[in-house]
Order: sequence, then structure tokens, then C-alpha cells
Amino acid sequence: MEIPFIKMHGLGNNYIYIDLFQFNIEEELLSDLAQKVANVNTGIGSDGMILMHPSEKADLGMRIFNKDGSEGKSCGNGLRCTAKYAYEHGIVTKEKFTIETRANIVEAEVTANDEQVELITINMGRPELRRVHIPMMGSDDPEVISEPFVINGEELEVTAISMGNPHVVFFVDSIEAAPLYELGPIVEKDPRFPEGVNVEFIEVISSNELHFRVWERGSGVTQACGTGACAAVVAATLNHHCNKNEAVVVHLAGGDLTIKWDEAGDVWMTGGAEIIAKGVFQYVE
Ligand SMILES: N[C@@H](CCC[C@H](N)C(=O)O)C(=O)O
Repeated sequence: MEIPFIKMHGLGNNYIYIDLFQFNIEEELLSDLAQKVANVNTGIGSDGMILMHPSEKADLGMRIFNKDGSEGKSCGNGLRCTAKYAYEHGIVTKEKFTIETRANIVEAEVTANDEQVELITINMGRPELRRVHIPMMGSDDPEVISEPFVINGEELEVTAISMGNPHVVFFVDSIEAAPLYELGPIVEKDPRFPEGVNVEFIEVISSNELHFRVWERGSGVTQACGTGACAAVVAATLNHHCNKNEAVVVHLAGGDLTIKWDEAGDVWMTGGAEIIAKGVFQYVE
């Protein structure tokens, strides 16, 4: 089967996008297709696959599949890329519009110059702090803020948050020394997270600046994670390192995002998105 695709990235977090306004794929093929396109040796190579589709509830919809074929519920970098593509390809005709994900409906706003989108701001909605909704097992505390967490025989502290998808945040003294490859895969699959978890390490530079690295559920180390950057700022605020209503620059491996958790409780993410390539994938089931 010949499947038209677009490859896009947000700060290096790259996905194969399929425009389902133009083309349709059977549901039962999606997980296998995601694994095949993402394979760098026998496919195109990416962090996963994203579908952009018509929606009855919003101006358009987006679904994200990780590299291992599992489906995530939200993707911050994917939302900015989807917003850029939708505006530049006439799926939407206004600068402000809505996108439905499996987690929620978000509001996107693009800043364009000569019809080319330069910057995208997404209102990602409210973080979910309740343990049962992250979900995370463990103590009876209803929220997970600086909770002792023993892993690999070491006692660490974690803050856990859902941004529509689960995140666990570790504060480290130096981002260079963050045990990303050592702890990332173990924490992702730890039984305390029944749905798995995205694992983030943060070094606090100041109340307006964080360094950030991520091990993503279903994809491993990526250059950036938009929902992860939002979770990082929420975690840093809950731990009194950052302040509500103040913009925080998050330095990810692939570039910077600006995140703000406002007084009303919504988390705003601003950053860029790029189209890399368009082509046709030869899919063999
Ligand atoms: N890269 C993403 C998040 C993708 C989904 C995640 N791995 C999950 O399974 O929850 C982002 O930019 O937010």
C-alpha cells in the first residue's frame, strides 16, 4: 500500500504525519504502521507516527503513536506541528483554532508571516495532579509531590503529573549527569505506573529557566517532549522553584520552549515546528 506522509519535527522530536483529510487507513493497521515507519533501518525513521484527522468536536483531531506502536493520549510537539500543517495547508483558515486529542481539546494560535507559520502557542489545559488519574500506585497521599521513590537501591524523590499523559519528574544538580539511559527505561516500566510513564530530569537554573532531558514512554530518549516540558514547569512550581503566571524557558536537547502555568490553572506552551519532508511510504503488512 502506498501511504502519503509528511515528516515534521518540533525541536527535534520528529514524527511521520499522515493527513487523514486526504487518505484513510484501517484502524487495525495503525500500531504496525507506526512501528514500521519509525524504524530507522527498514522504515523512514522517527519517534513515532501522528495522524491528523477530521473531528466532530474540534476544528481537527490528532492521534499519536509511539515508536513501539503504543498509542499516547497527547503530544505537545505534535500539536505544534499539526497546527502549523493545518494552517499552511488550508485545513483551518483562522489563526486561532481547536485540536482534539485523546486526552482533551486544546486551543492553538499560530503567528504567521506570508502564510508561513513561525510560532505556535497551545493552551494545553490543566495539569492533573491526582495520583489515581496519573495513574500511580503507592502511598495514600492524593498527590505525588516530592515523594520518596526507591529505585535501583537508591532513594530518590519524585513529582508526578498528568498532562493528558503520565509524567514523572526528578530534580538533578547537573543535567549532564542525569541518569537518563540508566533510570529512564526502568522507571518507564516500573509497576507503580500501571500505564507506564514518561521520565523527565530537570536542573533548575533560576525561577525562569530549566534544563530538561526526557526518556519517553514507548520511544526512549527524544530531543524534546512538549507535554514533558509542561509537566516540568508544573513540578518545579509545586516544589517552589518557579512561580505561577511567570514564563519559564525550558532548554531541551533540541531547543527551547516557553511554558507558563497561569493563575486560572492552564498551561501554555510556545515554540516552533518544522516540515522536513513529504513523500510516499511503501507499506507491506
Ligand atoms: N513527544 C511527546 C509525547 C508523546 C507521547 C508520549 N511518549 C506518551 O506515550 O505519553 C510530546 O511532545 O509531548
